[in-house]
Amino acid sequence: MTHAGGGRFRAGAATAPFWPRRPTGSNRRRGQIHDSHERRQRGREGQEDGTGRGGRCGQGAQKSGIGGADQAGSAVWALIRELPRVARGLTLALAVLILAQAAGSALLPLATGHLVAALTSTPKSLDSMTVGLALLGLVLILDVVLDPIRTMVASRLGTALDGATAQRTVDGALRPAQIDHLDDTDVADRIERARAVGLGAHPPGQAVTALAGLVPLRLTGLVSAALLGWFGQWWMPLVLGTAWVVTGRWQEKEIGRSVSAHAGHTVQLRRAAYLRELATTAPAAKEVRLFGMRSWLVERFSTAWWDGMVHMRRARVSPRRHALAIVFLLAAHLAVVLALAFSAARGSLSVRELTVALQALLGLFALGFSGDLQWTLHTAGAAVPAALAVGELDTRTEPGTRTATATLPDREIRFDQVSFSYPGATGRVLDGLDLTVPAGSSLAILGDNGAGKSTLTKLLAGLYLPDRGRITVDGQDLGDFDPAAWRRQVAVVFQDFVRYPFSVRDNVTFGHIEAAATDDDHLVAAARLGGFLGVEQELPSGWNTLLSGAYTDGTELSGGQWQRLALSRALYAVRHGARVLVLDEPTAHLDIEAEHELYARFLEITAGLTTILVSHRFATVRLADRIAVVDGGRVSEYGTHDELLASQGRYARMFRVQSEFFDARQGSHSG
Ligand SMILES: Nc1ncnc2c1ncn2[C@@H]1O[C@H](COP(=O)(O)OP(=O)(O)OP(=O)(O)O)[C@@H](O)[C@H]1O
Repeated sequence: MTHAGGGRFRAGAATAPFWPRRPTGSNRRRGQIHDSHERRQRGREGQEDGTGRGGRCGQGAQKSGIGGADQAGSAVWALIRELPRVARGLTLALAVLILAQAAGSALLPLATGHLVAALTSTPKSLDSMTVGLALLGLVLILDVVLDPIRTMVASRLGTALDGATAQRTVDGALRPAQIDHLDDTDVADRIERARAVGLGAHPPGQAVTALAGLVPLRLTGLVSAALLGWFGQWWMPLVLGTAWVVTGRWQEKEIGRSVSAHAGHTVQLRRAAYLRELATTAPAAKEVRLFGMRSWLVERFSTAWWDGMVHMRRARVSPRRHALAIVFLLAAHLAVVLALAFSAARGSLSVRELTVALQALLGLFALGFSGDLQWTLHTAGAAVPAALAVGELDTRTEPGTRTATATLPDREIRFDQVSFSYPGATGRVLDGLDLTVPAGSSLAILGDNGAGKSTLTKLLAGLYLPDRGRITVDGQDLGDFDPAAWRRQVAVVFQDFVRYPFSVRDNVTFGHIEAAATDDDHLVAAARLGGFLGVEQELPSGWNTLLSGAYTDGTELSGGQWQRLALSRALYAVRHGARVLVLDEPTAHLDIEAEHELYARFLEITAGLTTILVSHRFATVRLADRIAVVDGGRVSEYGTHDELLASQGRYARMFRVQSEFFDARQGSHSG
């Protein structure tokens, strides 16, 4: 297993060809997106911290999205390449429909020219008029019939793209075995863009609808250019085409800059989205009102929103350029119209030729800027490369492949000179920490707020990799194990455990998601040991009660009930073979009675397990066989409760302070 300095990386997935390939053999953090910015940042930070572990992206989003029209253009190509992968049949159907519609549009000037020529000829040719009318009818039918079909196909293809992009994002965000990528601003921004649900974001499916409208326009423009050259003069499409393309390109650049500016300021938009969430959802509703945060929230929201948006407005084309574009277009059209009129007056252009040429001249408009269609294409299309990049999140090192035997750990878990700091943070949380947990025993970890106790549990669960040192299980490096296999051995109740808005049953059985849905024996046993059994009987639908007040028939639990449920979840994992139990502040929400019940069951709960207990409560800490005090990133004291008291160190002092506090309280109550 290679640690911080290691250089074994998995080959990237085959997709996302537009994305720069990652450099091989260099150091990188797990699960990061690699672009030039990241490489710059990595190099800089690798030098700065001297760990050789670069790759932290910090404020990457401020720079990563900048690239102007070219980046917006590459997003469109990414979108076009992605479509056949998502739905080959629909893409083909859309391409055929677009071509058919473009052919119909090309026929229009010819049909009109033919009809006008027939009407103005003497003697009038009935056959010619019939052909002209038939052609016109065909054009109209093609348009009337094909347009709704194209819209429908484009919309279905767009939905398929939305689904595929969302799936890729979910899958990509979950792929790294560790979670440090989620602490990375650059990755978080791309995930936000890929999700296309944040403020100012558009789902990528809208880009397909826009593309399906834009491509026939462009094809019509090209055919019109050919007709103008053929029926008018060769230089005319060149002059008009150049005018339209150049002025359209200016507008396109504006869009590109706006989209990039938007991408580069998703930090602000993410903040705005969070503030909106805070204001509009239940979890913060109490505090927001209690602390009178309404005006503060509204003001902060609009500041964050405009901070994010102002850069888009700044990216707009200057009015002078707009005026220049208008003059340029007018001059080109004037030149062509005068030349056509002159030719017609001289008799070198027939009525039919003049009609077709004038129609083609109008058709060339389709090569110019197409407003909303282009805007939607680029803004909605921006989610596609972001999703592809998220789907490419890879791992810093080869994940281990060693399978964990059912009895692991047999001897011990060891932290050997472990150092760790969070991505983007400057200080080390753990700094050369040594710790041994004998298998089958319980260890309590004590320490000040922020000492690194929870961090230690996250490292043990393999959610982060140490920067230096190693964690071993029975002598084997934790990193050598297949992360999924190791995690099946570990059951954790995190301090900030998740309150899933699903059924009670789900909330417990998530502890071992592979278990059969009918696994009620383990469900009941885990809930009994976790102190939850009986609560479900009070709920409207028992085990199947939905735990969220935001849904019909849903209900909410109390803080303590949620904690018992979280403990039951971990114990369900234990029932299914987990051998390491990590309890981070397991009694924080419990009432006195429930806490004492838990203490009474502690031996039963931890029987045969290697248990790590994080707590500030000495009553809880004392339950453990051994105690470790974490201070300054290391274990400063280690031993049994009696040993640590006898050593008269920090533990003894903390114990005395807490006992005196309780004695004083008891005294004041009895007095
Ligand atoms: N995801 C994170 N990103 C950056 N820093 C973090 C992150 N999580 C924790 N920290 C920092 O790491 C340090 C240790 O945090 P940790 O949660 O491990 O402390 P703790 O000992 O469990 O504290 P407490 O007793 O308050 O629960 C703290 O300074 C905290 O700010």
